Amino acid sequence: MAHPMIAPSILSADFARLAEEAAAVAGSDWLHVDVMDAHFVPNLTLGLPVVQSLLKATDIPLDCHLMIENPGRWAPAYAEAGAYNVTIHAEATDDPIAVARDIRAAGAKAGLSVKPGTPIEPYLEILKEFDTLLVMSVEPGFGGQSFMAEVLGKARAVRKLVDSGELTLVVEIDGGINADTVEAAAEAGVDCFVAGSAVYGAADPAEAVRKLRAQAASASPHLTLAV
Ligand SMILES: O=C(CO)[C@@H](O)[C@H](O)COP(=O)(O)O
Ligand SMILES: [Fe+2]
Repeated sequence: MAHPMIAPSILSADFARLAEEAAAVAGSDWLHVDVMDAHFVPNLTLGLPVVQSLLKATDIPLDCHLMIENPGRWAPAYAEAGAYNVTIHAEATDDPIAVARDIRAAGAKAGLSVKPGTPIEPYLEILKEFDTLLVMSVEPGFGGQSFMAEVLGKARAVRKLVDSGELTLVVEIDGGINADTVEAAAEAGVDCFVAGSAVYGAADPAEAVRKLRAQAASASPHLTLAV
């Protein structure tokens, strides 16, 4: 049985100390990197040069969440740089399959993300082109927002397809994950939990990761703690 994956989001870290902030969550499964362009979302964060530096500073696989317009222009470069998983937004492109194929050809896992108001049904057919589905449980753009439980139906629907063998996919959730919400997400069949403020706002970020993982395992029908 797989274990719950925890992906701390460096959006809530100190951007002047990113190497230390990555070290502070040693033992995490992925390090989640929110790339925002001030067009697809009303916020601006970091881009490829920072990701290239971060790749030299940590061994934790990077999970790059591209909240940008025209992801086909940029996503392959994140894969070529060495990101482990590169996720694009369904709402940002007319040709998600082409972008997914380019990401995979450049050596990374490909992820598809959907905003809270975006239904999953129109995308079920193309999920075989992806390795990760990132269900947004807040409106993308900012950390520290409240979890939207109504998106969990999307995780449940895709979990069923994974459990029946129709899809091979990591189901990931992003936004408002903390000690009060992680169990509901786990119960819905999520595999990977992004957490920004709940990890970097904690006195001991590595301990916060361990606690979230244990809580997720306790509530998940399909995940357990590694022995
Ligand atoms: O992509 C985003 C926000 O757009 C997230 O990755 C946030 O960084 C999560 O932060 P918390 O909600 O966990 O504080
Ligand atoms: Fe994110």
